[in-house]
Amino acid sequence: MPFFIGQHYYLNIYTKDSQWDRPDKPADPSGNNKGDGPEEVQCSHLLVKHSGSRRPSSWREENIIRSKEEALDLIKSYREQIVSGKATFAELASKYSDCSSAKRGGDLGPFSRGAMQKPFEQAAFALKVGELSSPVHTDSGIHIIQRTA
Ligand SMILES: O=C(CCc1ccccc1)N[C@H](Cc1nc2ccccc2[nH]1)C(=O)O
Repeated sequence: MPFFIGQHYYLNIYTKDSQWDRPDKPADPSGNNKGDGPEEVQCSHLLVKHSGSRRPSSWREENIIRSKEEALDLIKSYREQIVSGKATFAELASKYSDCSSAKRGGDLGPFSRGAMQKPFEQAAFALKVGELSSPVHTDSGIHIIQRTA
């Protein structure tokens, strides 16, 4: 998420965690999250942008004009290659992802809730370690996500 000057962020005064998105439940003074899933996940993703993307440009293509439908067809073909073992996630993300994380095989590093766009977060936190998501739509484009930790 790019840093916007003047945008408010939310600080949990108990855990000292901060996040851009408004928390969807009150902070618990005991500081624990009552077992509703992992606090943090690590994921890799492959992003295919399209003409409706928030920033239709990337390291691999200065001006991205493909349609959302074309992007979805591409994402599905990459997912199929990974599932069938024809290619690894990192190989395809390195070659085709429209996110700068392509340089690291798609790895985004560990992140907690509130760090990524909501549809991405929801999909990532629902994955078991090693699992590959279905196509996920965000303002950035269409992603497939693999949870690695
Ligand atoms: O925001 C970034 C950088 C993401 C990143 C995080 C951590 C390590 C490396 C990269 N790149 C955007 C594309 C993009 N949109 C996303 C939305 C959710 C997760 C990853 C995303 N990547 C863009 O380039 O438009």
